[in-house]
Amino acid sequence: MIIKVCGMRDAVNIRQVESLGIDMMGLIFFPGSSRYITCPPSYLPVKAQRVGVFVNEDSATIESLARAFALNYIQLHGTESPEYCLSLREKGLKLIKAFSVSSPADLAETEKYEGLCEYFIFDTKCEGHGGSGKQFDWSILSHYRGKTPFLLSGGISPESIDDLKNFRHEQFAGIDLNSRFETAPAMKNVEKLQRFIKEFKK
Ligand SMILES: O=C(O)c1ccccc1N[C@@H]1O[C@H](COP(=O)(O)O)[C@@H](O)[C@H]1O
Repeated sequence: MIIKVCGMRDAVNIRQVESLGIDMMGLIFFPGSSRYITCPPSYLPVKAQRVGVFVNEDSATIESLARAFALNYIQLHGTESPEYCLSLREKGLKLIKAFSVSSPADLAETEKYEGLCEYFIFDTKCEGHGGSGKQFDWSILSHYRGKTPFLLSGGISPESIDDLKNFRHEQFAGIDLNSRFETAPAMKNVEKLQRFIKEFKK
């Protein structure tokens, strides 16, 4: 199972969290986020894959930041169209497309993105674009019949362990952890993450 920790910014915290053996680390390039990162910290992950999170950003900015931060994946967390995804893919970028979920109808949207993304992320529908800290009803995902593997996201916390252990889906590829492990925006509680990851991997 893939473990992604998102919304990192501080070099020391990045190094500590990476040492927990996670697979992906997210950096948020959305100015509206309290986790917004503007310049490269003195340490960036080398073992965990670097994921840049963007919300309805233009392609020149995405390309430029992908180069500057040596990003492995581009996470699109807005209303980016399949055509836009294709254009980024044709530039050699690997994509993760996020979808806000509150009902089975939201999953129908994913069909247009099949074959364009390495992964989907299913997140809680909220006022903003992400980082709500709220879990959605994962049973809705039984309506997802696509072939693209997905990461489960939205308010995952230590209290989610039992739900995670009971969650089954053929395309379930991993989890995305963010605000419920923070001591302050973009600062993760390393001990809390460590305990959770140990329990999750059991
Ligand atoms: O975290 C943010 O500030 C954020 C802002 C804009 C788009 C995405 C954002 N984060 C993503 O939100 C989900 C869920 O986070 P949470 O666990 O509910 O806090 C996660 O995929 C982040 O990548």
